Amino acid sequence: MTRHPSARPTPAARFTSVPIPDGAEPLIRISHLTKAYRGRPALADLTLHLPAGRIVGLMGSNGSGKTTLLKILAGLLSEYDGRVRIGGHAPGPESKALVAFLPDADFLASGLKAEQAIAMFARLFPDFDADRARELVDFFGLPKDRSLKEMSKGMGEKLRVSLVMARRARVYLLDEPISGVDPAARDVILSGVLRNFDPEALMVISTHLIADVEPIVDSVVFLKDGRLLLAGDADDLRQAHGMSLDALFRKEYH
Ligand SMILES: Nc1ncnc2c1ncn2[C@@H]1O[C@H](COP(=O)(O)OP(=O)(O)OP(=O)(O)O)[C@@H](O)[C@H]1O
Repeated sequence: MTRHPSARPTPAARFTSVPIPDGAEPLIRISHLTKAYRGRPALADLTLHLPAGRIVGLMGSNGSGKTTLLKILAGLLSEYDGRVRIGGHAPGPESKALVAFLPDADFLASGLKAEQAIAMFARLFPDFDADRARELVDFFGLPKDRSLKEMSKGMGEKLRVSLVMARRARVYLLDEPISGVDPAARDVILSGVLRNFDPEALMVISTHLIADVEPIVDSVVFLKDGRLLLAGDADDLRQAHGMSLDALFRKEYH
């Protein structure tokens, strides 16, 4: 039987999962995850397994479901269909102890200075390393005498990154860590994110600034309208398509 040329899978269709090393258990297992807001789907039948030791770029156009997915993984949204496991745990207190989440929105009181925010994180999270946070605050050159409301947007983001990355977590979920800051600050923030990053941990970074995160991600998940558009190893994708992830994103979302 001859196949019609149009029935052949497109190169993108071959990339439907992030490779899991032989014998390894996925750290995150998502099966048939569906989430709707008042009947309107934000995630639709999403199945995805992510291993430890990877930096995964979670990419998609506005409204594709990135924040919704990260909130479910962080244990902040509990009403959904399907199955989610993080280190074997359903989202809840046990999984939250493994997960450091950097939300898209402000999560710190605006009156806090760096040292006060560090003290607060130390009280909240047993896996928080205050020295590591101070080292990051110094690396970013943040002023110690200014509260968040006296800092620029970029400075505030650097402080939030310092706090979240100073947790000794197994999973880091960063929602748009570089949106709203200038290109030079984006590179500095990403250097801070990678500083002391445990290579055994899993990091998921959501963004639509693909070119900025492309150098640091080793796996990619593209979401479109709440569905998995493609997923795979970053080098394999670049090689198969003969283009950068940034160019691939523009092509797929055109
Ligand atoms: N609290 C909410 N109530 C109703 N609808 C929501 C809510 N949060 C998100 N949505 C809808 O769910 C869909 C997915 O939104 P989500 O924020 O997850 O996308 P995103 O990929 O993170 O987008 P962006 O890149 O713009 O941040 C969108 O259609 C959005 O309008």
